[in-house]
Amino acid sequence: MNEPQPRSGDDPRTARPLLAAAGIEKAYRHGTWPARRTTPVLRGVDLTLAPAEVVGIVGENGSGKSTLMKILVGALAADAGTVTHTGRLGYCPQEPVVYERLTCDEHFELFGHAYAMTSEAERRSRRAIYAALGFERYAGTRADQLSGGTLAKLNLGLALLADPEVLLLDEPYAGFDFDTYLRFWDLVAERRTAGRSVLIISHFVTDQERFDRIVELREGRAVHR
Ligand SMILES: Nc1ncnc2c1ncn2[C@@H]1O[C@H](COP(=O)(O)OP(=O)(O)OP(=O)(O)O)[C@@H](O)[C@H]1O
Repeated sequence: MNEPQPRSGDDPRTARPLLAAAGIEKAYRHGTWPARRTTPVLRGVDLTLAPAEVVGIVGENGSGKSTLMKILVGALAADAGTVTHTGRLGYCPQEPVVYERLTCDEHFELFGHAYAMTSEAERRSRRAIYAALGFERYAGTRADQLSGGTLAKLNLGLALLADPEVLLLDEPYAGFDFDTYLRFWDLVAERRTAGRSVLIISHFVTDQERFDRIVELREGRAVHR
């Protein structure tokens, strides 16, 4: 028998987490022996993300926010701890990872293949993303000819393409104009309504009211506000 799936509107405090990290530790090692140094960054981070939750990660520069997000998506190995998730993850890294010579359309096609989407589903999702973020006119433009803001839209669009259960965004709107910034938050609200979860690294104090919950990284640990 299938297990019941969490529904939108379920209380996030009791719903089964879509993503759970426990006891995450990470230190970066510099130099070679005997001058080898170790910088501990994460010292036992616990974090869960429930269905329909929008959670912000804050913390001062260098507190380990990007390191934690890379570990959550599996792009970086932790020294200790576990990460479990159900469903798909969509990740938008701080620096867009794109292919200079491919157009926006070609990126969506490529990522659609990687996500094993049908071409029809990929095209439908691509159209919705162009419309939501307003960059359809750049569909045929190569990545190396895009402005920083449009590149950031493509970066976010690729993370959204397969409609992931959990979206992890590392400072996604740094290059957005104000209109796009507002569209971005509409998009986040739509995902919450659909029972999807979003984890966002943010530096803006003014955004804090938009989150359901805020987790601060302080001295290598997650402080739940
Ligand atoms: N690949 C690496 N090798 C060595 N040290 C690293 C590496 N990546 C990050 N660090 C160090 O780990 C610490 C945490 O970096 P991280 O980028 O995770 O912080 P952050 O909170 O995301 O910072 P910011 O707010 O500036 O984006 C910093 O001291 C950084 O210099």
